Amino acid sequence: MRAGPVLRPVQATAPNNAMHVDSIEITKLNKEFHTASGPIAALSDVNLTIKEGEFLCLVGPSGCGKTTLLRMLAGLESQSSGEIRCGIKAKGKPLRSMVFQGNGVFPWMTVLDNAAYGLAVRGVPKATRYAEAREYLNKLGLLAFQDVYPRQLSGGMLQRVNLARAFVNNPSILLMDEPFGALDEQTKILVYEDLLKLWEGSAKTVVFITHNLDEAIILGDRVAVMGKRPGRIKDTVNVDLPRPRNVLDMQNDRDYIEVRRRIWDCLREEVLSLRGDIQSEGGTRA
Ligand SMILES: Nc1ncnc2c1ncn2[C@@H]1O[C@H](COP(=O)(O)OP(=O)(O)OP(=O)(O)O)[C@@H](O)[C@H]1O
Repeated sequence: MRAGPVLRPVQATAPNNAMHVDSIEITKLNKEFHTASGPIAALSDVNLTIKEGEFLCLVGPSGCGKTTLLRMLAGLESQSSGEIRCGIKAKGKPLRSMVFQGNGVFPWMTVLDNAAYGLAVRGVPKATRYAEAREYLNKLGLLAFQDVYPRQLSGGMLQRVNLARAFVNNPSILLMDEPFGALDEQTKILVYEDLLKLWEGSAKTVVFITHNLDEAIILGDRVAVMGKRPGRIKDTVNVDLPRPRNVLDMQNDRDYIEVRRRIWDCLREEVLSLRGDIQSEGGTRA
């Protein structure tokens, strides 16, 4: 039997005298998918606390369950067992928003309507939602494109529209699944700067999936490394590099190089082990 609501507010699960926590607490979380060819264990005994306002990056080998975990945080997937408790308050705004990989904008809407979409869904009057959307489009250098349709924009601009939409909606928690995976290296640097500019001082909690270690260190306060499937949190590494961050300069910093080495040491074993599994499965089949 599957457990009930996935992301429960702390008040709903804790007794009245329990200490309030401004965090997301994931405890003994397991997820098994039931498929026609049998059960697939996606996550096993995941334990992690994410502090309010923290920018947490999640890395791990392919198929280890990163997206599954994020979807559970978003309330899009239920757990098989274990618990996710959320003490972060929505304070009159949406609790969480999810930003997916690639181009998530609606092609039939202008840039302005895409940016204002979350507010439109929440019934915010047109004048107000347009004013708020324009403020973020301006911050992201997109105001001149407000009446343009997505097909006229580059990949980097589309991701900036995605960022505008996420921040205009103003959730307490932002869940991002490899949003910049398809961008070229030069565009990524600019989009990292845009995201950091919007996030710093916003007090939003961010959980950000990436395969790119540099991206994780440039953006994150902490990097959680997952083990191969069934995924678990193998280790977390603090990124104690000062903010605001200079995306290019920080990569020459000795601390940056040390953090990168620590994350890679942790991840390398998992990637090698996964490669061994795939090779032996191929050998079995052959
Ligand atoms: N709806 C589903 N039904 C069955 N199996 C699923 C489902 N969703 C995910 N899986 C399986 O669960 C495992 C974890 O998948 P998930 O997409 O969460 O991994 P991931 O770490 O995000 O992968 P990647 O890094 O390649 O994007 C995989 O083996 C995947 O095939």
